[in-house]
Amino acid sequence: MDTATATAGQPDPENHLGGQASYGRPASEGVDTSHGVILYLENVSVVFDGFRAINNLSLDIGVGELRCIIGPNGAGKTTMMDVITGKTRPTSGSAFFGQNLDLTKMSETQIANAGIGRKFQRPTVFEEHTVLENLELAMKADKRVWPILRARLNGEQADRIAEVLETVGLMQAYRRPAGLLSHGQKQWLEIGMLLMQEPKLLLLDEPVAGMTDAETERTGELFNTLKGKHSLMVVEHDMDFVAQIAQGGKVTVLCEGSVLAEGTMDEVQSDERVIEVYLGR
Ligand SMILES: Nc1ncnc2c1ncn2[C@@H]1O[C@H](COP(=O)(O)OP(=O)(O)OP(=O)(O)O)[C@@H](O)[C@H]1O
Repeated sequence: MDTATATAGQPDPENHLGGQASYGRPASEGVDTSHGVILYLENVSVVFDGFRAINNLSLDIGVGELRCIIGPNGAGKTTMMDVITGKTRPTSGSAFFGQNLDLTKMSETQIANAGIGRKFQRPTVFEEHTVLENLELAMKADKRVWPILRARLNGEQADRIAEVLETVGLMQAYRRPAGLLSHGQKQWLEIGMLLMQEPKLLLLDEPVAGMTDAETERTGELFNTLKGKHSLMVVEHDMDFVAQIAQGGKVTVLCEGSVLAEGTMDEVQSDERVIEVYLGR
């Protein structure tokens, strides 16, 4: 596909986005991962009206790691992601992106621009736009520049879109309106939209909920190709899927706002406390 010719003859977006980095993302302070760690949560607590949704939670994620987070309903998984993305401020404790970026002092926009992308459970693609247009929109994160959406993509941007289409398996569907995609394809498109922002850390909340078995397996393959290039935190209740993507990596079990157990899938699955509170007998 030639995305450059698809929108040729229009003004160059780079001329309209003065001071912005490639793909329309504002330049941000770089994250220092020289210690091999992309995320540090240390003794984080979140208290809502006296209720401890997160209770002294400490967790590190390595650069390029795929970390699965499991745990019963109400364990604090969503609240933890809210802390990481700046939606909720911790009552106490620290949250750092790399060595240097204090997430508790950054706005949600600053955090997104620094390289943390979040995928909520339900797909939120622009249904009336094609797959290609959705990726273009994602590239231009600053919504004020949407009027120049039709602007000609430069070669690098067109290549990036093609690469993302290939990665998420939607190359054949690039002209299709997103509203006509299957549920799984919409989820992959939204992951593709996040990838356009070149996130360093991706937070994915129950990504395979509602997918068919085939879509779930394909999503697992996708995540296995993303790890290494990106760091991923995946919250999921589907244990077969967790086993597919965790492989020998770490799985963290949250319960009542704290880490109950951490280890390989085999280790946590045979942990009596995890069986008791989550997996069942
Ligand atoms: N804004 C809020 N005010 C009060 N309590 C809240 C708030 N947000 C979350 N909680 C409570 O904090 C606890 C943790 O909720 P959270 O949504 O983080 O859990 P979860 O592990 O994501 O659960 P699930 O697997 O069901 O999505 C729950 O008991 C929830 O009711």
